[in-house]
Amino acid sequence: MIIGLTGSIASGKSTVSAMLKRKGFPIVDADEIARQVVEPGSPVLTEISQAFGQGVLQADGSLNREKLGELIFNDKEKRLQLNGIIHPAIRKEMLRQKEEWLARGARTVIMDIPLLFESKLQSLVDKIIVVSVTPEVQKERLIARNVLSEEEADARIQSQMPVKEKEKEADAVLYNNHAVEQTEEQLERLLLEWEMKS
Ligand SMILES: CC(C)(COP(=O)(O)OP(=O)(O)OC[C@H]1O[C@@H](n2cnc3c(N)ncnc32)[C@H](O)[C@@H]1O)[C@@H](O)C(=O)NCCC(=O)NCCS
Ligand SMILES: Nc1ncnc2c1ncn2[C@@H]1O[C@H](COP(=O)(O)OP(=O)(O)OP(=O)(O)O)[C@@H](O)[C@H]1O
Repeated sequence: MIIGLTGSIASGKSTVSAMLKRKGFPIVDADEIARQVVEPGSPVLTEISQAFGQGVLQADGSLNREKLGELIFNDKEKRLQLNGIIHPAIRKEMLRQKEEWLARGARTVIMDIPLLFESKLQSLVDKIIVVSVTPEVQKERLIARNVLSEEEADARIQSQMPVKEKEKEADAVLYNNHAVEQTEEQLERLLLEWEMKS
C-alpha cells in the first residue's frame, strides 16, 4: 500500500513522518528530494539560475534558498515557473525511490508530499493522510521555526491550498494542535485500523 502523507506548511508532516520512520516504515520525502535535485552542478540548478538570475546562487554556486523563497512565495507566476522546472525531477526521483522500496519487499511505502493536492498527485497513492492544525497554530509554529515576519508567514501559507480543504479529500486526518504524544496516539489508532505494517 502506498500512503500519501500531506498537510500544509508547518502542519507537522515531518513530525509524523519521523514517527512512522521510527516504527520502521520506508519514507519517500519530497522536501528532501527537492534539495537533492538542486545540488551544485545539477541541470535543474542551472535551469533555475537561468530563469531567476545569478542572484539565487551563493558565492560557492549552491542554491540560495532564502533568496529563491523570497521570490517565489511572493509571486504566483514565479512560483509556477519554479514548479515547472523542479517538479518533474522531484516526481521522477520519488517514483524511483518508491519502486526501489517495493523491489526490496516493503509492504507499505509512505510518500511525504507537501503539495500532493496542489500538484494533483492523488493518483500516485492508495490512501491519503492529512496532518492538520488550526490556522493560528500553523502561523505561530511557522514563524517560530523559520524566524519569519507575520507577512512572510502569510505569503507562504497563502501559496498553498487551505488545510481545511485538504481535510475534505483525506482518507484520514491527524489533528496536530496539541502535544505530539496526542498526535502519535491518533497515528497508532490509524495504523491498527488500516492494518498497516512496515
Ligand atoms: C523555494 C525553496 C528554495 C525555499 O527553501 P526553504 O528551505 O525555505 O523551504 P523548504 O524547502 O524547507 O520548504 C518548506 C515548505 O515550503 C512549502 N513549499 C516549498 N515549495 C513550495 C512551492 N513551490 N509552493 C508552495 N509551497 C511550497 C512546503 O510546504 C515545504 O514543506 C524550496 O522550498 C524549493 O525548492 N521549493 C520548490 C520545490 C517544491 O515544490 N517543494 C515542495 C514540495 S515537493
Ligand atoms: N504537536 C506539536 N507541538 C508543538 N510543536 C510542534 C508539534 N508538531 C510540530 N511542531 C513543530 O512545528 C513546526 C512544524 O512542524 P513540521 O516541521 O513537522 O511541519 P511540516 O508540515 O513538515 O512543515 P513543512 O511543510 O514546512 O515541511 C516544527 O518546528 C515542529 O517542531
